[in-house]
Amino acid sequence: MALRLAKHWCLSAIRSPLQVISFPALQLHVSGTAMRADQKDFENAVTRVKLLKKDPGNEMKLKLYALYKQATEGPCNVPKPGVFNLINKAKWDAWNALGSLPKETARQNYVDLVSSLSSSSASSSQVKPGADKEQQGSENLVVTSENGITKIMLNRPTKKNAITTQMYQEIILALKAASKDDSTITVLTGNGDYYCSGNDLSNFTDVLSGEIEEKVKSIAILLRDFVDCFIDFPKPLIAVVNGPAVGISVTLLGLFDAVYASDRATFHTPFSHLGQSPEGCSSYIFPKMMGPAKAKEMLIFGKKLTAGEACARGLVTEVFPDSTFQTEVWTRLKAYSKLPPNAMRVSKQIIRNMEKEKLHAVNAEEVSVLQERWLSDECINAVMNFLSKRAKL
Ligand SMILES: CCCCC/C=C/CC(=O)SCCNC(=O)CCNC(=O)[C@H](O)C(C)(C)COP(=O)(O)OP(=O)(O)OC[C@H]1O[C@@H](n2cnc3c(N)ncnc32)[C@H](O)[C@@H]1OP(=O)(O)O
Repeated sequence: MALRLAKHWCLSAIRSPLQVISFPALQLHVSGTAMRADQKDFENAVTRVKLLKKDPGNEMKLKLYALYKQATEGPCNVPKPGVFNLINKAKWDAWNALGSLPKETARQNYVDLVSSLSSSSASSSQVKPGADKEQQGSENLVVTSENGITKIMLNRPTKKNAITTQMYQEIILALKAASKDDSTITVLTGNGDYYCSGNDLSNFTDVLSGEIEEKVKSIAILLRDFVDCFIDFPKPLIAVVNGPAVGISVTLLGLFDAVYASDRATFHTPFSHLGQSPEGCSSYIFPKMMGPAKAKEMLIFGKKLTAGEACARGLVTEVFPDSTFQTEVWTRLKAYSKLPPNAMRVSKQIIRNMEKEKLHAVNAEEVSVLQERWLSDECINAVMNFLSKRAKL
């Protein structure tokens, strides 16, 4: 079975130096340890390591791997791999060499090491507090902050703004920065004719033979962290849906405080077609928002909604004609950005706090179900069909 899956998923796998030894994944949630709250620096370092622009080289990656394992699991306690299992043996040797180094020290060393690497390979999406018309970000994610509004724009128009793993990470960082900057409201939008075509289906293709489960686990953790950021985002968060929206870009809308859509936009969650299942807390929010019958029509049967239909179901706040969409929406947003920020935050908080715990639990459950889906034949075949251009939505 494992071999068969490996064959499927490895279609376009190229052994780049970065892939030879994969970065230690964000395994904090999956391992079920209750380390989240008091290990923020460590968690941030684990995220930052994935954003390094320059490959730090295998020697450095082995050091990071060893410190990560020591910090999360303690001294090496697994059998030594055979001599022919070169990569795993190198990893084992690096971990084992740390002997009985205490977990706390390993954690600190890991954070220090990542800081030293990050300073020469700065992460991309941070907006400085107080910045006026500050523009940061990578090519695929443009973050600007002006007149009290931080705008996070998906900028991959030729790929319909499909979200790559790098973009998930950058959006996490952009949201974290926006939650602390001096803007009043935060906006997510897309560049080009699409708002977003959902998860970039090639996120699933760079899996190395024998590492499928590890890769799927790290994607699951990334997804969970990503959705957590939306659940916890403290300021008003507004979606400016400039065109069609697919998959995760639709489900997440339930976590926004306002959704403004062009009348050109459509809303499509083809999870069954893709052998997948709902995420973004939509399995909980959608039935509450539009009633179970309408929610199931979208989430189980993949019915695509027009903007008007989405508005009637409560998913969209207001629909604007495409010809005046940008002008009308941004005029509205500029006015909102002048409202007292603390009052808006407190109002959001009081509404969100009623549900926060539940939302985190739903997110965890959805991700755990998805993790199994991603390994299913139904999902593998659907993704393969898309990538080999045999199918489209
Ligand atoms: C951390 C990971 C978390 C995972 C979370 C899971 C989320 C679930 C989802 O989001 S499910 C939704 C996934 N999305 C899709 O299935 C959409 C697939 N795309 C399409 O069906 C079509 O491209 C379209 C209907 C969106 C647009 O069709 P159109 O004919 O107008 O345009 P093209 O097909 O020619 O697209 C232009 C190029 O963009 C590439 N592309 C579009 N969407 C994606 C995508 N989601 N992933 C990867 N690539 C995408 C498309 O392949 C074209 O590329 P090319 O020009 O190189 O051929």
